[in-house]
Amino acid sequence: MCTAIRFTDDKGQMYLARNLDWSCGYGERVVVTPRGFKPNSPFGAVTGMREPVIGMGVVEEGMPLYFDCANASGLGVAGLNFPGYAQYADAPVEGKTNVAAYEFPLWVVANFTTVDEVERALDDLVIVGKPINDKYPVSLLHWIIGDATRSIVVEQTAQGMEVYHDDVDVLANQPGFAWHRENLRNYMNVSNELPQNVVWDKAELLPYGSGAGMRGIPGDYYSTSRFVRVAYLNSHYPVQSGEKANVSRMFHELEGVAMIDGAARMTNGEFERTVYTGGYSAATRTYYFNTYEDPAIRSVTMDDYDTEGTELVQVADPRA
Ligand SMILES: C[C@H](CCC(=O)NCCS(=O)(=O)O)[C@H]1CC[C@H]2[C@@H]3[C@H](O)C[C@@H]4C[C@H](O)CC[C@]4(C)[C@H]3C[C@H](O)[C@]12C
Repeated sequence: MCTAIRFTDDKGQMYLARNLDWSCGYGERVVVTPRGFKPNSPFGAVTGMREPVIGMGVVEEGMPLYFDCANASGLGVAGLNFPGYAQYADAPVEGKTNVAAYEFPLWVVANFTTVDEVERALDDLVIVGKPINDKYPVSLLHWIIGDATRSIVVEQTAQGMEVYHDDVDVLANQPGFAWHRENLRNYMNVSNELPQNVVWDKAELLPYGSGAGMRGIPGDYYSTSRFVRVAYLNSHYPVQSGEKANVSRMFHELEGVAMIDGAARMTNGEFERTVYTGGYSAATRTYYFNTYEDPAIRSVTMDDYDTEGTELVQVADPRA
């Protein structure tokens, strides 16, 4: 499973981060795409880079295939599994902007600088289920897209293109965002306050300590439970000041929904775990990440690389 969050600091700078949960990695690295890079977009939707980009992904056929990424203006996107719901077009549609599913994150951050701009462009967009090659089949995903102002969720299903205003700034896996958002109404009773003592007939009941108000927040790894838990954590975390406190927030919130080995088996028989946690700070144009094997946080700042160049930079193998 995967979980994603977006929040802002006290100055309105955005942080967008995610857990990538799976049984294995794909050899992903931090990849910087400079402004001079010329993407090889199958239907011509990404002709050039308006902005340099940084994120986690793999490079295949000369193209950066981002799992999550953001651009220098602070627009970010993350893709999360959505099988059973995502439905892409079999072929490009005449008169529309056609984007292959694998290049969707790049299309977002290469062409736009705000969520408003992306939302307008989505009116005309078709996501096409074209694989990049035989090695990598098409992934069925939905996406969270965020900037300093807000976030949206993009789901292309049997109903067509669906775009949701994400007022809790989080995303998990299936079912769709609308279901998850509605389900939050089942948790209106939870609170971060210490409950008052209550009286049941002759018995007075006292809380053991803090956390008593949170009783009912689901603790398991199921997608529906992670959504509720991360929506609670993200909406109750106090606004932070400074890079250190916000990066700490990013990792602590995602740790609250991270998957540990041995707890949940996938359909392939293997256990699912948080392969990496990664996120972008628009304040410092830095991508932070850690991995299951090495929880120490590493960082890569976009501006340390040639962001005006023409070549992709594959910065580091997280598992090296
Ligand atoms: C497996 C990842 C999603 C993790 C997740 O959401 N798991 C949920 C588990 S469950 O179903 O809900 O049980 C997704 C997110 C981004 C995906 C990758 C990116 O889309 C980039 C390319 C796209 C290619 O088509 C396939 C390989 C790939 C390299 C993808 C492999 C894989 O599908 C990734 C890594």
